[in-house]
Amino acid sequence: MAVLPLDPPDPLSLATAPPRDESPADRWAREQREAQGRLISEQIDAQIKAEKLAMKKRGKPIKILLLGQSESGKSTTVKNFQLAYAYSSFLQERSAWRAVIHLNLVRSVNTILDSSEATLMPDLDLDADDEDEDDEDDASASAASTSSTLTDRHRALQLRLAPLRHVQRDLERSLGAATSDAPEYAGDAAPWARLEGGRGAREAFVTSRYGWKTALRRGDEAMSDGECEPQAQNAAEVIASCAEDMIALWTDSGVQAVLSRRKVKSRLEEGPGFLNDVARVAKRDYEPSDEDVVRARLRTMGVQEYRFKFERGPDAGRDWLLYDVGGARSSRHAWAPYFDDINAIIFLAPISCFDERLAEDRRVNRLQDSLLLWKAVCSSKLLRNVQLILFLNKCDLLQKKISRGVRVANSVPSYGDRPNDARSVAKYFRHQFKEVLVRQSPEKRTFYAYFTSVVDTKATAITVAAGMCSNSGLLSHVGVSCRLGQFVMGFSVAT
Ligand SMILES: Nc1nc2c(ncn2[C@@H]2O[C@H](COP(=O)(O)OP(=O)(O)OP(=O)(O)O)[C@@H](O)[C@H]2O)c(=O)[nH]1
Ligand SMILES: [Mg+2]
Repeated sequence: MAVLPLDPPDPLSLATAPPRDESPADRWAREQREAQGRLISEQIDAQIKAEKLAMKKRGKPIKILLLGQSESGKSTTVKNFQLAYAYSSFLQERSAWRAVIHLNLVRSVNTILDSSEATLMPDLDLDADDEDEDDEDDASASAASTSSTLTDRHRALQLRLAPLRHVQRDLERSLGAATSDAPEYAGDAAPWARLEGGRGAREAFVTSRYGWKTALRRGDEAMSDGECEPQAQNAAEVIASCAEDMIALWTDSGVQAVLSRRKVKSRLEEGPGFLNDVARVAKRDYEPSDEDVVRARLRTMGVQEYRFKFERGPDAGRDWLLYDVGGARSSRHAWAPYFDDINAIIFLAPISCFDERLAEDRRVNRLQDSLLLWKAVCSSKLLRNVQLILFLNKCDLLQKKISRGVRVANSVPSYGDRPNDARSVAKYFRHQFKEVLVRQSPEKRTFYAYFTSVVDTKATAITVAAGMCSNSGLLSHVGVSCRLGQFVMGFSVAT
C-alpha cells in the first residue's frame, strides 16, 4: 500500500501563526486584537441576518399596472403617486416639464390661429365641418356663423404670432416622439387578448422614462441643473415676447365666437392648453407649479416603470412598482408581458368621453373602447387573481359637459330617458362597468370603483394600503382611498 506524504502546511496558517519566540505581553496583545476582530465579525453577521429578515418581512415589491385608453389619465395618476410618495423626485423633474407646458400652450394657440385663419380665408377652410364631438355652444355657434367677426386686428395678431409655428416644431423636435399624435390604427381594442398564450419578452418594451428629460438637457456640458437645451430656451424667449398677443387672441370675443362655431372652444378650455394661465406661464422666469406639472400632457411611449417606497402606514418599508403604459390602440400589444406577476391593475376609464371618438380610429366611440378594454381585462385568465380597481375618471369634465346641455342619450342610446344630470349619468356608467366585471370575470371578484378627477391633486390625495395573505402570498386587499367623487360631483356613490 502506498503511503501518501503528509499535506504541506497551509500557507495562511503559517502566515497567521504566532511567532515561536512570542513574549507573554505580545501574546496578550495579540489575543486582545483577535477577540476584537471576532466581535466585529459577529456584529457584521448579525447585521446581515437582520437585514435579510427585514427583507423577508417586507416581501416582494407590490406591482401595480395602470391601464386604460390614451388620455384616460394614467400618467396623471402616476404624478399623484409621485406627489404623495416621492416628492423629491417629483421636484427634481419639475423644471424639465416647463418645455412640455410651453408646447401644450403653443399647440393650443396654433389651433386658434388655424381656426381664425380659416375664417379669415374661407377658401382655405377645408375642415369646417370636421368637428363633430358634441353639441356645445350651439346658440353662440349659430349666431357667429351668420357673420364673420374677424377684422384687420386679427390679421395683425396672426402675423405677430406666426413665430409660434416654429416654436412648436422646435419643441417637438427637442422632446421627441412622445409629442407626436398616436398613429391611426384600425385594429382591435385589446390586441393582446388573442395572443394570451404567447407572451413576449418584457424587456423589449421597457422605455426610459428619462428619455425626453435627458434630451432636453443634452448638448451644453456647462448647463447647470434645471437648465435646458438652447432650443427650449429660445422657445421660452419667443413665448415671453408673444404673451400679450396670445392673451389678446384668446380673450377676443370674435375669436371666441369662431371657436364656438367650429366646436373647439370647450376642448381648448378644458384641455391642458394653459390658455387661461398665459400671463404666468409665458414669464421668462416661469417655474411650473405642482398643479401645472400634473396637468401637463405628454403621450406615454412604451411602458415606464416607477418605484416607490412607502414610508408610512401598515406597508411601510415595502417597495411598490408602478407600470405606466401607452394607451393608444397601437401600443396595447406591449401590455401583455406585464400581466405575469402583478398584484393589482388600476384601470382608468374617462367617463366624460361618452360623445367623443378615438383619435387613432375615428369610427370608434371612446366610452365604447373603454368598455371593450375593460371586458378584455376582466375576462383574461392570466389576470384572474389580479385585483382590479376602476377609476371612473374625468368626473369634472363630465359635470361641465352635462352643464353645457350635452345630452347623453344622443350618443348612448341605451341611456334612454333617464335624467340627464351628472350624478345619474355617472351611476349609469358605473353600473355598465360593474355588469361587465360580474359577467366576464373567470372567478368571482369584488368590484372596486371610484369616481375620480385626477388632475385635482388636492382631492386625489391617493393613499394606498395593502395587506398580504400570509399563507398564499397573494395580495388580499389593495385599498385606494382617494377622497374623490364627493368634491367633484357633489355626491358620492358607495362602491
Ligand atoms: N379635467 C381633467 N383632465 C384630466 C383628468 N385626468 C387626466 N386629465 C388630462 O387628460 C390628459 C391626458 O392625461 P394622461 O394622464 O396623459 O393620459 P394617459 O392615460 O397617460 O395617456 P397616454 O399616455 O396617451 O396613454 C392630460 O392633459 C391630463 O391633464 C381629469 O380627471 N380631469
Ligand atoms: Mg401616459
